[in-house]
Amino acid sequence: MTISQNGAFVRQPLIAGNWKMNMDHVQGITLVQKLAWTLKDHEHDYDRAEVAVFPPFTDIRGVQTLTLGDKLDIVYGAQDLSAQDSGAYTGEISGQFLKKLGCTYVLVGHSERREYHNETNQVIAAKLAAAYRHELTPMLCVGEGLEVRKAGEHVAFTLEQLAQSLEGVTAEQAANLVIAYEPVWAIGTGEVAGPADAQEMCAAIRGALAERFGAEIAEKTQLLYGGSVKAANAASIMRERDVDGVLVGGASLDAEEFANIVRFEHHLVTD
Ligand SMILES: O=C(CO)COP(=O)(O)O
Repeated sequence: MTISQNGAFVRQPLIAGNWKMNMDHVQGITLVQKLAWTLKDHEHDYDRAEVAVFPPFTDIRGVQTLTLGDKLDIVYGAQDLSAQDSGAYTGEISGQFLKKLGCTYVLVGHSERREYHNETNQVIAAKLAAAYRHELTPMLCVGEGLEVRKAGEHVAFTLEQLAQSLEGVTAEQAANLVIAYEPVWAIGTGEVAGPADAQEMCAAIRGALAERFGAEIAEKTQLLYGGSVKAANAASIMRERDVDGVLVGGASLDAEEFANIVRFEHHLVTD
C-alpha cells in the first residue's frame, strides 16, 4: 500500500470477500445487511477502501436488490463465469447475465476452480476474454502450491501462470484488471504468508505487468493477497508497498471480522 505525499493512497485499497459455497440467498442478505450496518460505524475507513463481496450465483439478485434499495456502498461480483456468451452449455452462467445483475467484478481462475474443475490457464484466458466482452472487471487469481513453494520456485511458477492466463489480454483491457495472489498452501489452512512473502510476489507481479502492458498500467493495477486473512493479520500485509488489498475467504462470512479488516488503517496506527 503506497501512500502519496498528500496522504492519499496511490491505488485505492480493495477489501474483497469470497463467500465460496456458503450462505444461501436469505443468509446472504442478512450478511450484507450486517456488514453495511457495522461499516456505518466506521465511515472514515470505509470511505477510503472499496468493499466487494462475491456471493454464490443464487444470492446475487438479492444482494443487488439490497445494495440498490439501501444505496449501500458495497459492490459485488460472481465467483466464476462461462467462457461462452449463450447457448447449449447446461449449468453455465454467462457474463452477460452477471452484468445485467449489476456485478462489478468476477473472480477468474480461483485455485479451487483450477483444482476441482480442471481449469487450465487456457480456460482461464478464455474466461478473462468473456469478462471483458461483458464489461466486468476480472479479479484473476494466481498462486503456487506447497511443493512449488518448498522448491523455491514460487515466483517463476506464479509469473508463468500469470503470463499464460493473460494470453490475449490487451493493454487497454489490462487497465481494468485486479490480480489476487493466493498461495494454495495458505488457503483455508490458517497458515498465512508473511508480509514479506506477499510483497515479494506482488512486486514480481507488478514487474511482469510493467513488462507486458507498460509501467503506467502496472502502477495502477490493484494487487491483492489472499489466504487465511483475518483482522489480526490484514493490516501488516496491506502495509507492504505492492499489496493493495486482500481477498478474504472464511473471515468474510463474519460481518464483524470482515468489517474489522476494512478498518485496516486503524490497525496500522495501533498495532
Ligand atoms: O481462497 C480464499 C479467498 O478467495 C482465501 O480463503 P481463506 O481466507 O478462507 O483462507
